[in-house]
Amino acid sequence: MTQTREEFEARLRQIGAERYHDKHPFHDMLHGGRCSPDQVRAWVINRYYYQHSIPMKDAAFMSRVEDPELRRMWRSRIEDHDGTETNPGGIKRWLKLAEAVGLNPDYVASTEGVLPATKFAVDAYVRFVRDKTLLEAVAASLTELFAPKIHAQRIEGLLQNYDFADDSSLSYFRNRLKEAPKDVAFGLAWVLDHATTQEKQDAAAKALEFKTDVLWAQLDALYSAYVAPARVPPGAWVAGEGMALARAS
Ligand SMILES: O=C(O)c1cc(C(=O)O)c2c(n1)C(=O)C(=O)c1cc(C(=O)O)[nH]c1-2
Repeated sequence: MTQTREEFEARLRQIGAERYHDKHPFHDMLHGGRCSPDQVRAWVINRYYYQHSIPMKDAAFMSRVEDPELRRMWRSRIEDHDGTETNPGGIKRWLKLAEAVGLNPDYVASTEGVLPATKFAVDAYVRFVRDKTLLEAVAASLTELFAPKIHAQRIEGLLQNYDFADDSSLSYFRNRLKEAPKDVAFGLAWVLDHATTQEKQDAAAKALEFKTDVLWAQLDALYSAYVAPARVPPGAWVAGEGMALARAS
């Protein structure tokens, strides 16, 4: 049966409550100050691959949208990450974090050393958005409903527990707290407006579940490679590689 708007929204929120990556043990370690400097670096390197793919995902989405109004609402997502004349953008802010943890930002931006499973998960998200219906693509972005909470926890946890954390190195997360709410309010309303049958609601809910898998799989990859018993796959970053020259210690 088709759910009412309220029931369907509650179903989407329940997916986050059960499956969002705030529940992954790697995040407990990271936010609780139990990651070593190299484990933080591994997270920064791998998560960069997600950051660098998000604008490509959004461009793939926009290339399929025929409605100028929807494209107009969506395009600020690309600017938020790639920047404008007045805003350095999320990718540059992420590279500031990379520098703050002692990495060479050029190394991080090269995406060398990214774990294979991170690439598989993130590339699958870009392909999903390129190939599935617009409804599924927008629904997949709705994990951002749950992101402000984890960003706030992260800012607090990192500031408390790590010397590298300050306003400059964490500016990525502070900015997302400002940017994400407008995107997600629009995306949620769009999904609720367009998921008008049971079939469409089921497809949108599945898309959101898929996206929680994309996020979870990235942390599983990190945990398996860099948390005991560490098992770094061939070709992925090993401690000591890609460090900024001045701070290689
Ligand atoms: O730190 C996080 O846990 C987290 C999660 C997510 C998410 O839920 O997909 C995003 C972000 N951060 C983020 O910073 C971001 O720009 C972003 C864009 C998107 C998207 O799907 O379009 N998700 C996320």
